[in-house]
Formats: sequence, structure tokens, C-alpha cells
Amino acid sequence: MKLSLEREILDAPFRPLDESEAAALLPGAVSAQRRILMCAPDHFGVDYVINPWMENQIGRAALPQARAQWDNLRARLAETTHLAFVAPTAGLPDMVFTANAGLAIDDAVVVSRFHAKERRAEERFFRDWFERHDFSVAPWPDHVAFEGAGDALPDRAQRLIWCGHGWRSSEYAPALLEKIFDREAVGLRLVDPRFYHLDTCFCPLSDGWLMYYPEAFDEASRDRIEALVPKEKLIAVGEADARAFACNAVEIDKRVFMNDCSPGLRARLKAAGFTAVVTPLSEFLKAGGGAKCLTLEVHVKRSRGE
Ligand SMILES: NC(=O)NCCC[C@H](N)C(=O)O
Repeated sequence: MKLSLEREILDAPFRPLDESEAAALLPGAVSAQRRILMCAPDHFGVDYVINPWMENQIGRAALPQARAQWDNLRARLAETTHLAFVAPTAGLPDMVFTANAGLAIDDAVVVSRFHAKERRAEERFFRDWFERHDFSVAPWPDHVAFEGAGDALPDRAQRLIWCGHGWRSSEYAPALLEKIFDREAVGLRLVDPRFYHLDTCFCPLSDGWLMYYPEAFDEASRDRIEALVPKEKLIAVGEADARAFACNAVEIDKRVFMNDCSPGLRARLKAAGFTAVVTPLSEFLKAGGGAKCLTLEVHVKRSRGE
């Protein structure tokens, strides 16, 4: 019996260990698990105007509907990946948009330094969360505005960070991010106030694909994008999809979660190997955010046995 078990093990085809199996073999080792950080909309609302979507929307977000939409996004994401949560805080209606907590790559994070003074009080709650989860918080100068993964998107095929500036984050942010994360940071100038954060109009997808709304960028930035991404991997969306926050999408394992998607865009994504998953988020659009804004990719350390 023992002998046949040994034979079975010896004859089994070699298979590399996954992250948690490898961690289990190393005494005291920690592994990191990819999670999507979210913040429940307990205190969400449109209470002030800091982007064009919020104009004439003060007090108009339907809160039960917002909760149902957020719950649905959360449930759909949970089918595909692990989640993490930061506690919502009274008086901080935009904290639900965790994309703006900071930019976290591996165990390093730059916590946002909001341009929008209405959002500055969020910084310390996000910082606390990162510290409690063992991230190493990089120093960042107070006078350089930076709104996290709203304006800094790691490419999924090349070792570079796409950075948006022009409305919220400073044009000096990329040079600092380059040093902190030791990878190239490419600055892109945003020129349409409706697309005030990079993640409202630009979505790097796996295998080097890029979905974006070209008109949101100045000409030099469009040229830069075209120089760095092969033409056949560019998925340029039209204005209607862009206005519906189609580029404000979260991709996990080729599933692209977004507020809305035209049949044409769905077909183009499909041809590129992606499946569009629509999770309507109308109430959050009133604050200027969609699926991507409601999420932040983080790698959380786990001790052995966790
Ligand atoms: N685009 C994002 O990454 N987040 C959405 C932020 C919406 C919020 N009302 C803001 O204007 O900062």
C-alpha cells in the first residue's frame, strides 16, 4: 500500500506549486493574495461638486438603489476574486471610490494626496488601512497632488505605469512614482473635464490590450499611447460608451466588469478574448464614478496558515 502510494507520487507529472502551496511549505513564510478593496456605500451621496458629473446632482443619488448596485458589483466580483473592505466613514461620501485610496504595487503603496480638498479627510483612513495590512507607505510630498489608482494604472503586459494629469493629479507625479515603484511612468494629459481621472477613459487589459477614449487626451498623449501599444491591441471606444463609463472597467481573468457596454464594444471585446459583464451603477455615475472607481487592486500579505 505504502509502496504504491510512493509510486503514485513519484509518477505524478510535475506541476509548479501555486502561491499558497509554496507558502505552506516554508515555515513562517508569508504569501500575498490579490484582493479587490472596496468600501460599502453606507455614507455615499452627492454632497458637493468636484467634477462635471456631480453638477445638479447634490442630494439626488437614490441611496437604496446605490446600495443594491454596489452589492451586485461586489457579488459579481466575488465570483471571480477575493475582496477586502475598508470601513466607511460618516461625512466622507466619496470614500466608496477606493480607486482613489492610493496606488499599491506588491507591498508598497503611495497613499493619495487629494487635489480635491473635499476628499482630503479620506487620506488618513486609507493610510490606516494600508498600515494595518502591512504595506510599506512611501513618502510623498504634500504639495504634489496625486489621486491614486484613479490617475495611475499599471500596464498589465509591460512594466510601466500609465499616469493621468491635467485635472486632479500633478504632472510631477509620474517622476516620483517611477522612483518609488522602479518602473517607467508615462504621463498622459487629460483635456476633457468629464474625464477628469485617467481611469474614466483608459483601461489597460491583460495581454497588452488597451480600451480607451482617445478624445479625452491631448495629441501628444495619443501619440505616446499609439507608440507604446501595438495598433491591433487598441480598442478605441466612441463617445457614447465613454459617457456610459465603459472604460471605467475592472478586468479579472478576461471578464470586464463595467456600468454599460454597447453591442459594438461587446463584440470588439469578445474578438479580443474578453467578456463584458455589465453591472449597472447609475447612482455612482452621479458622483462621477463607475466600476473601476469603486475598486482598488491590492496584494494583501497572509501569514502561514491564514
Ligand atoms: N474616477 C475615480 O477613480 N473615482 C471617482 C471619484 C468620484 C468623486 N466624486 C471625485 O470626483 O473625486
